[in-house]
Amino acid sequence: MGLFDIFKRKNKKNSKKNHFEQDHDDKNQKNVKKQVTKPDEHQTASETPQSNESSNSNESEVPKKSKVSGETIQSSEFAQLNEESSQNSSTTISSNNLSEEKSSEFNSRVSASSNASDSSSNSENTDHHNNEKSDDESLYEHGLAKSRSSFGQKLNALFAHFRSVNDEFFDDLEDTLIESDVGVNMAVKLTDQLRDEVKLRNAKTKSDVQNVIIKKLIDLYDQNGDQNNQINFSKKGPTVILFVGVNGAGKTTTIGKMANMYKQQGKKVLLAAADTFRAGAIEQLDVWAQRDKVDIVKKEEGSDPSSVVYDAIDKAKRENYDILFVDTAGRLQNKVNLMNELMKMKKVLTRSIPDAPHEVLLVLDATTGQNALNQAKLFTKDTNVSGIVLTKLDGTAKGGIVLAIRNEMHLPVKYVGLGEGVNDLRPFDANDFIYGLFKGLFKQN
Ligand SMILES: Nc1nc2c(ncn2[C@@H]2O[C@H](COP(=O)(O)OP(=O)(O)OP(=O)(O)O)[C@@H](O)[C@H]2O)c(=O)[nH]1
Repeated sequence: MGLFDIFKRKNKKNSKKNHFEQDHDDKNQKNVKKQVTKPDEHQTASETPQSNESSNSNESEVPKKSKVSGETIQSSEFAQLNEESSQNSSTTISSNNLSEEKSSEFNSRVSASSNASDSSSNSENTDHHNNEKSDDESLYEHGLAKSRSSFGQKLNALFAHFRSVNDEFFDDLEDTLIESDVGVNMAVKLTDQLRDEVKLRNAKTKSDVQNVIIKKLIDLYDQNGDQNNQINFSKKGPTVILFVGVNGAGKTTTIGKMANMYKQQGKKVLLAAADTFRAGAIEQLDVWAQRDKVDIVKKEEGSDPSSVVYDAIDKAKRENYDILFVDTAGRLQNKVNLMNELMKMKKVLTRSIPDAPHEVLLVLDATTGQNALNQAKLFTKDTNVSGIVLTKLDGTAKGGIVLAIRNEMHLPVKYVGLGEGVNDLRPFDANDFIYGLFKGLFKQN
């Protein structure tokens, strides 16, 4: 087993431990793994086995809403944020902290899969690596197909014209990175570092340079490896997780997926429908509650969100729930109202449980690219965001946004949405992500 594999397994073990091992019941643990890693569970929520109450419900019954994410934040705010972001060049990239062995191990894994995909596009079942890989890896591969093909095509085009490592090559590389939404600051710094690295390693051939690029990208994720991307569970009493983000980002869907995941672990889960503003939001969460067979606290549309939170935390404490998920509005009359409302909800929670909320997860839509980064800046300014859920990675070619967020926001990406299905949410795993992004990327020389 190579170093990279050891590293990967270790990470996976830690990840599973922290995300799933909170539950001390071994039996339930097995159920979770089965549930989370069942192969062909790319079904949408509508295909999920239904509870009795919701057996007639299908996707069309889930209230649909505008998918135009980011519309709640006015463009002038974004313009201002954009300006701020271009002035902010605080991103730092650590020097070489990845062992040679690890990167070459990874690289040969990438090359091997490239070989396999070149020789037979339908050879998935015969690919040695595919046989071995976990379902998490499959989901990442599947979910990152658009990013991979876009990024891959661009890099392959770049290398098709490769003659030597000169300034023109690095300018083109910088453009490729910018187009992949890693952010301008990041692209410039990354290219500068690559330039130095290529010189240092005396990389001259196409494959030498490719190796350096892959290695540098892994380094970039690695340096943030100490960030806590695990859910902070309460030691005693209910764990409260507040979900914030503009409407359409995927908050309700993420709550539905996470509630299902924790329910399968045997946790007692409660949902709070505190988005009382958007028509249909309460009903949408209610449909998820029925599907997941978990309880929900809801009031009529237009009622005070904080009163919903008050009732929910009271119920959670009295009836010994393990987890309370709070859905919040993505839009109110204006941004100030939205932030004030979030603050009020947090106060209600803290009054009841001093260390609540245990997590404030900002849900961002990856398809909005750099706008997602701007939204993150806006929300973190006013609320104590503890982590990010990046949704719809499957629907975008802009997977590079993970890089930009991770490095510009200094916030951990805790979960990623890789599809609409109930099981298409995964704890963020940098190794699976990089592998998903690079599999089959470079053609063999
Ligand atoms: N492809 C894909 N679609 C997703 C993902 N997550 C959410 N969606 C879809 O995005 C749309 C909006 O998601 P919602 O969960 O309703 O968004 P929201 O943030 O709750 O929106 P508001 O309630 O208006 O604040 C829905 O159609 C979801 O099915 C994902 O990871 N992948």
